[in-house]
Amino acid sequence: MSAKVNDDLLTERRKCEFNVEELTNYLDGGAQATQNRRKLEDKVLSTKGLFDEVPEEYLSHKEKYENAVRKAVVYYKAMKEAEDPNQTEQERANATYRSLLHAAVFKDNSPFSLHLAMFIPAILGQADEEQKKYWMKRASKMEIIGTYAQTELGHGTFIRGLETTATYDPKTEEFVLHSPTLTAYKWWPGSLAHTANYCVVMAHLYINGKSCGIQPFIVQFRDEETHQPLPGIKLGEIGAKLGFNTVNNGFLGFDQHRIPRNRMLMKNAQVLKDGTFKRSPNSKLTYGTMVYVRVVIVNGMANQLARAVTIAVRYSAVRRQSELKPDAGEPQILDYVTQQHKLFIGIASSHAFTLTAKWLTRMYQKVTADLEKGNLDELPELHAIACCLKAVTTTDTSVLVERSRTSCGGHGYMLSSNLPQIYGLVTAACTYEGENTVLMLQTARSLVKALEQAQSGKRLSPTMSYLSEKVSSRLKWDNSIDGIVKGFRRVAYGKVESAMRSMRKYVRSGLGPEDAWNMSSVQLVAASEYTSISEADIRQLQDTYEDLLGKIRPNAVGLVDAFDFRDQILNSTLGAYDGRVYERLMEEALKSPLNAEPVNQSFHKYLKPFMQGKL
Ligand SMILES: CCCCCCC/C=C/C(=O)SCCNC(=O)CCNC(=O)[C@H](O)C(C)(C)COP(=O)(O)OP(=O)(O)OC[C@H]1O[C@@H](n2cnc3c(N)ncnc32)[C@H](O)[C@@H]1OP(=O)(O)O
Ligand SMILES: Cc1cc2nc3c(=O)[nH]c(=O)nc-3n(C[C@H](O)[C@H](O)[C@H](O)COP(=O)(O)OP(=O)(O)OC[C@H]3O[C@@H](n4cnc5c(N)ncnc54)[C@H](O)[C@@H]3O)c2cc1C
Repeated sequence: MSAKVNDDLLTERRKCEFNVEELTNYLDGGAQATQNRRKLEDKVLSTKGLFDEVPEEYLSHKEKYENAVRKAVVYYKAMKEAEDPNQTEQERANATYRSLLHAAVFKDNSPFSLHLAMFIPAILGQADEEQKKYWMKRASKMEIIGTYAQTELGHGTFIRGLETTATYDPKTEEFVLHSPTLTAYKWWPGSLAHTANYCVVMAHLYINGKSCGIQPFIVQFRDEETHQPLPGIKLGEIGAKLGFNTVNNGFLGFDQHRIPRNRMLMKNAQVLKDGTFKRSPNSKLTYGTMVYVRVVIVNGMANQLARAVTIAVRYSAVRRQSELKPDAGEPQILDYVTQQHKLFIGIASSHAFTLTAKWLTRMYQKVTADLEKGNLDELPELHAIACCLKAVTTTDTSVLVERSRTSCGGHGYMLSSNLPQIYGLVTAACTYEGENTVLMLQTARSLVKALEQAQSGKRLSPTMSYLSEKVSSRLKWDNSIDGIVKGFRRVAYGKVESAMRSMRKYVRSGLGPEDAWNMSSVQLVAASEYTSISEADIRQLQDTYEDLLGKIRPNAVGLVDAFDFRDQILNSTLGAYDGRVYERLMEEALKSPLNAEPVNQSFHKYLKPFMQGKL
């Protein structure tokens, strides 16, 4: 018999003014997609061996990893077996697009995540047809496990500064991979330490002493039978982190390690047997895997944020605290307008990021199709937009997940709430796949170029077209959606123009263009992300905003129920559908090994002699 649902949550669900299932269907992309997703979740989550007897947080670093590998194998097989052969690839993708199924199994991500998130996309995007055929067969069957090894101990952002060398030897038709310094060691790649046996390595190619830029190489680094590191390979785990502690991030050093010529992924650039180098049509095509992952990250943020606000809103409907009016009893904390302010923006932002992710994915698919036909025209715009949206969504999600955590008081600080772990996952995305400031400056670079083109009368791409609408600064705008959008476009224009004016001022003062750029970079980042509105309108908007909070309040629980996350996926004592938070907090607390005995051995070993002055 299922446990009794908390009365306050029952009341909230009765108050809801819209059809929750309809919103769930919309988010999934239709009723059939919802059904497919639920069916997949039913199948996979009923698999034995997927869940932890002892909560992960009570395991050692090593035990956590070993347990995660155990689960990764079970989970991967369960996902494969759950695949519906009658579904198209697109239907399968839709069924997992919103599902955070893996989150039910891995609180801190899977040791297989890089294989699926980057190793396979790198092969698809960087290998020529023959290479793709061979490596995709092995990788998709998990005959090999791979990762993406680009970052080094000494370089992450500045890819052109990577030190790992790949020197072509025409006599043996091999590349010699080498880490000339400690800072050249690959450092960070997930699964690298003990899980994977292959990786795509980004290395500096040299032929006859001449630099041919950063190129991708597929490299085996562990024996497929014994899993021993191959000769000339130094491997290890980089240590405990804020999160991602079961992703097995590692380091790898090469000592004159030889690989055959056909291990350079040659879709874009090629090296012929005699060492002739055939350049890529655009050297930045090598960076294509990063653009893809930045696009994927936007959708990931929407889902993780939805998970966090689901936990916090349900808890806020159950938790009663303080006194809003004398003798009126303790109110639900969700009735405090400050609590609504903290949480409802998270609900809205998750929906905004979901819609943005869909738009960006369509743009990515179009540009990628164009690239296949040799049309690179829209690659710069895709790069700029992907940088901006990855940076903005990861920054905002980190802020809003942390706000969800702190809005749950002390219980939000418990690992059993799962809010700290969700924060650990999303805040990492502010750094990986391009640190956010660096990416915002990439967008700013495109904005400045676009404004210069607009000022010389050239047509701009759709996403930059607001820079050619030199809207009058006396623009009157109202509180309509159209009015607000017009206001934001006006402000965004002003930010870019101001940054550009600042750079020109520095150049006139005698600074070189690079120093002028650096001096204006705070404004440039603001121009890429920041929009603010003038004082007079804030009051008007503020009234509208507070009025809106009141309208959302009766629907808050319905809105998070519509995200349709199962309890196993929320993995939270505070966010379960039934709202039995106190019973769950106690159940989880009692799983602590420290509760196995009333008196811990440290009393007899240390405390007692200490308190009796014998230590
Ligand atoms: C969701 C799944 C879970 C994932 C788990 C975590 C996995 C994490 C993996 C990683 O972190 S992999 C490593 C990621 N590393 C990075 O993202 C590095 C970031 N750095 C860069 O992207 C580049 O170095 C830079 C910041 C773009 C600077 O490079 P560079 O100095 O060479 O370029 P610029 O001189 O600034 O620009 C030159 C020119 O090139 C254009 N451009 C740059 N990057 C791209 C690109 N990716 N695609 C297309 N075009 C690009 C840039 O716009 C400039 O164009 P112009 O203005 O000169 O026309
Ligand atoms: C959880 C996690 C997983 C990761 N997984 C992988 C992986 O699987 N494979 C992989 O290859 N890498 C991986 N990375 C590495 C990641 O890509 C790098 O950390 C990232 O690119 C930043 O590089 P860095 O750490 O060397 O910082 P740096 O590049 O040294 O930057 C440090 C700081 O300097 C400032 N800065 C740097 N350059 C500029 C600039 N041009 N303008 C202004 N400010 C600047 C920024 O404030 C930046 O935060 C992972 C990282 C994390 C945190």
